[in-house]
Amino acid sequence: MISLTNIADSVENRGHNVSARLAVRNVSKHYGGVHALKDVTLEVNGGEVLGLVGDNGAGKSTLLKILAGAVAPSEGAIEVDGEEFVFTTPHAAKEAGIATVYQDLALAAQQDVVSNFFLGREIVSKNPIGRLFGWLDRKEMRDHTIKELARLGTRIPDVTLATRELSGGQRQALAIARAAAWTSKVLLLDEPTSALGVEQQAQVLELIRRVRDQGIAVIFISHQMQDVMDVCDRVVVLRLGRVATTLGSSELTSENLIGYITGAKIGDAVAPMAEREG
Ligand SMILES: Nc1ncnc2c1ncn2[C@@H]1O[C@H](COP(=O)(O)OP(=O)(O)OP(=O)(O)O)[C@@H](O)[C@H]1O
Repeated sequence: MISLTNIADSVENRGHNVSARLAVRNVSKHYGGVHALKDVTLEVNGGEVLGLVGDNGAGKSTLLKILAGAVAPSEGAIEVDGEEFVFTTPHAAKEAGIATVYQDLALAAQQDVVSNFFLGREIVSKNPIGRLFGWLDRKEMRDHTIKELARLGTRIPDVTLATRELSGGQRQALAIARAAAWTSKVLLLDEPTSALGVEQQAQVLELIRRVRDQGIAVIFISHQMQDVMDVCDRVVVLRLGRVATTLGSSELTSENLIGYITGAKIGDAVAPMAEREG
């Protein structure tokens, strides 16, 4: 008979954190002779912001694309709530509960906030004639958008504005709130605070904390070290495609971050290109 203790032991022996919302297991990616990622393993829990940092070319975007289903790994797998996946399409990643906000935000500039919030998920009118003609239930969509944006504390004054009329920070906030509204599991954010003013940066960081506090696992890719220190609970540093270290909240200093990003802390500050190839 298998007891609960045996099960707990076997889980512990595998070295896996059973509560991880998202786990990356031994993922590698080769582009010809270039090793963009080498045996990357990491985990992020629900209700946690995990920073992903690294120098240019460290492999951050490649990992993001693998998690988002845009690129297939050469080796390894992804787990969401303990279920193993190898995504071959963005649709498959979304179905598994992983939402991604890329730097371009994917908002329709001419359409208003409500239409963008519901892009691809529009609510059709319940009235039989409206349903026949495929009319949208604009009122329900508007009410829902206002409610969701307010719940996340998003400062968008008027949901009838076209998104081209919003500030950069408001557009970023809309894209994050939209992604968070349609997932309860994992949110991937690619440089969400770059190119924003100081106040807008602070508002976007606050929004990320609120999304985290809903229990969503957030991965935050950034080159902005202050933002990383402000919002992340833990940080994984990638260097030359490998995990150089994972820093806990008490270790999040700019000296540590820069030391691991440049390699100074691990004694390979001048890493030869040959290490990346072959
Ligand atoms: N489609 C591709 N074909 C060939 N090599 C690629 C491809 N995509 C990425 N690479 C290589 O993989 C490595 C990792 O690139 P990646 O874009 O993931 O890094 P990054 O950490 O996101 O960098 P940055 O901060 O500059 O965006 C680099 O050496 C890059 O040149």
